[in-house]
Amino acid sequence: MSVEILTTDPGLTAAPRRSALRRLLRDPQAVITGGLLLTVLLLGLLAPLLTDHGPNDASLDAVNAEVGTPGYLLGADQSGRDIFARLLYSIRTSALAALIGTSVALLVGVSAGLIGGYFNQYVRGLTEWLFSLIMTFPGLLLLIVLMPVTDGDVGVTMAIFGVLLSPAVYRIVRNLVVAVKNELYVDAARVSGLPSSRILRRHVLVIVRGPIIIAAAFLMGSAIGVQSGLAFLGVGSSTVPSFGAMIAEGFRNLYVDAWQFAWPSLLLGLITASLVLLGNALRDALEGARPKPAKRRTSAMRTTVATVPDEDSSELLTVDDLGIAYPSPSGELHEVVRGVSFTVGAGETVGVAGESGSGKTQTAFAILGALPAEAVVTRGSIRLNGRELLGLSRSELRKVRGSVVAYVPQEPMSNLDPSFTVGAQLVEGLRSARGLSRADARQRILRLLERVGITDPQRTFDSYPHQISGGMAQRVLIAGAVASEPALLIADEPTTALDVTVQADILDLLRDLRRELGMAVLLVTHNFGVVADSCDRIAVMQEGEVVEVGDVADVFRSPAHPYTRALLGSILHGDTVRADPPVAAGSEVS
Ligand SMILES: Nc1ncnc2c1ncn2[C@@H]1O[C@H](COP(=O)(O)OP(=O)(O)OP(=O)(O)O)[C@@H](O)[C@H]1O
Repeated sequence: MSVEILTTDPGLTAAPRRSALRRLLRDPQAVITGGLLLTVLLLGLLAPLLTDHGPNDASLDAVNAEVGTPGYLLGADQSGRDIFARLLYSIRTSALAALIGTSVALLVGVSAGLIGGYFNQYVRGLTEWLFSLIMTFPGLLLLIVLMPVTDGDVGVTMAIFGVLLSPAVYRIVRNLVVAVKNELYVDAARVSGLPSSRILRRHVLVIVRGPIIIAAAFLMGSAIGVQSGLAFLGVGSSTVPSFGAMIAEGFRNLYVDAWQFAWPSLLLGLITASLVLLGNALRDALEGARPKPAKRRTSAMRTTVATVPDEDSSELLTVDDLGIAYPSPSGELHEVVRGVSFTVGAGETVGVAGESGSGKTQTAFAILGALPAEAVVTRGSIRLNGRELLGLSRSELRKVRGSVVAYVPQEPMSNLDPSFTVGAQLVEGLRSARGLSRADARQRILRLLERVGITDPQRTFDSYPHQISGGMAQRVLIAGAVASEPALLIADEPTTALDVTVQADILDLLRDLRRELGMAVLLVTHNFGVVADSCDRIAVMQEGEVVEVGDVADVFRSPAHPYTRALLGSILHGDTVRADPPVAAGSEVS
C-alpha cells in the first residue's frame, strides 16, 4: 500500500491569506480603526509640512493662547508652544515607541518560542527558566530605575520594555510550536533532510504568523501606553514631545485652559483604543483563516487507494497496516497499534481477541472514525465496501457510522443519556441515520425492542435508563445499533459488563440478528470462549499487533503463534473460560 502524505502546508497557500484579508476589509471595525490609525500616522509623518512650529518652539506672546488663535490652531500651552505641533510630533514619538517596543518583543519572543517549542526538553527548560525570570521583573519600576543608564532615550527605553514584553510572545509561540511540531508535514520535512532552521522558517513560523500579528497590535498599544506613562511621571527627556508630558502639563493647567489637557488625552485614547479594537478584528479575521494543523487521521493522510475499488470485493472491511499513536508527555509519538491488518467478509463474524491493552478498542474506534482528538493514525488504510475511511470528513464519517457501520459498546449504562427516555434516544439515532418520520421511527424501534427480547417494549421505550437493568440496556443498545440495518456491527466486549446469566442470551441475540439481517459482526473480546461460541474467524492481538489471523476452527485446533497457544491453554486446561490471559504477553507455552 502506498501512502500519499500531504506535505503542502495549507498556511503557505495564498487562498487563506486572501480570504483573511477579504474578511478584514469587510469588517467595519477593522476598516474604521485601521483607517484612523493610518490617518494619525500620516499626520505624524507629515508634521514638518503641516505646521511651521517646532514641538519645543516657545513664544511668550502665545502663552495659553486659545483654540483658533491665528497660527495656533489648537491653542498654545503655558510655555507658549503650539499644541497642534506638539501633538503631531508626539505621534512620531509614540510611533517610534510602538515600533521599537513591539519589534524587540517579537524578535526575542518569537525566536525563543520557536527554539523552546521545537527543540528538546533541555532547550525548552532553559528558555522557560529565562522567560520566567524576565516575567518577575517589575516592568515600569525597572524602566524608571534604569533612566540614568538610558539617559531618557525613547529608543533604548522601549528596547528594554520590548524585552520585558517578550515572555507574552514567547508563550504564545512556544505553545503553538509544541502543538504543530509533530504534524505530518513537519515530520515529512524533517525526514526529507531539511535543516531545522529551514523547517522552523518555512513550516512552523507560518502557523504562528496569525497570532503574532494579533499580538503585535496589543503590544503596540502597551508600548505607547508605557512611554506616555513614563513621560507623564516626568521620567525621561523633557525635550521629547510626548502625549504623556502634554497630559501632565495640561493637567497642571486644567483650570486655566482644559483643552490643553483634553487634546493629548483624546488623541492618546483614540490611538490606544483603535489598536485594541484593530487587534480584536485581526483576531476574528486571522483566526478564522488560520490553517488548522492537519490531523493525520483525517485530512493529512490519504491513501492512494481511496478511490480505487477494493481488489477483493467480497471483503466488506479491510484493515491494512493500521498504525495508531498518541503523543507522550515529551511530545514524541508512541504507537499503540502497529501494522494491524485483517479483513471481515460480508455476513461474517470476526473476533478480535487479545488481553487488555492489546489495542482491540483502538482498532475498533479507528474503523468507527471515533478515535480521541489526540490520536494520530500514523499509517495504513481502512476500507469499508471498497471505500477508504481514513481521510473522510467528520460529516462523511457520521453518515457511514449511522448507516453502514454500527456500534454496540462495552458499558451499556454509560452509553445511555440519563436525561432522556430510552425511546427518545433510539428514535433520535434512527431518524438521523435513516431520515424517517418520528412516527415511523417509533414504530420501528418498538418492533425492534420486542425483537431483542424485551417483554414490554412500550414500557421500556418510555423508561429512563436508570429504570432498566444492565442486560436490558444492552438489548436496547443492540436494538438501536441494528435499527438502521448496518452492513457491519462492531460489538466491543458486549457482554463484559453483564451478569453471567445474561451474557449467553446477548450472544445468542447477536448471532440471530446477524443471520436475520445478513450483517457482518466484528466482535472485540478478551474472551476466547466468546470467540469459539460466536465467530467464524479470529484475529489475535498482542501489544498493538495482530499476531495471528485465521478460521476459528483452524486456530483453535492448531494455533501458530505462542501467544495464541498461551491464551487457548487458559481455556482448554481450565474448568471455566477465564477473563484474562494467565501468562505474560509473549511468553512461550510448550
Ligand atoms: N487516549 C489515550 N492516550 C494514550 N494512550 C491510550 C489512549 N487510549 C488508549 N491508549 C493506549 O492504547 C493501548 C491500547 O488500548 P485499547 O483500549 O485499544 O486496549 P484494549 O485491547 O481494547 O484493552 P481493553 O480490553 O482493556 O479495553 C493501551 O496501551 C492504552 O493505554
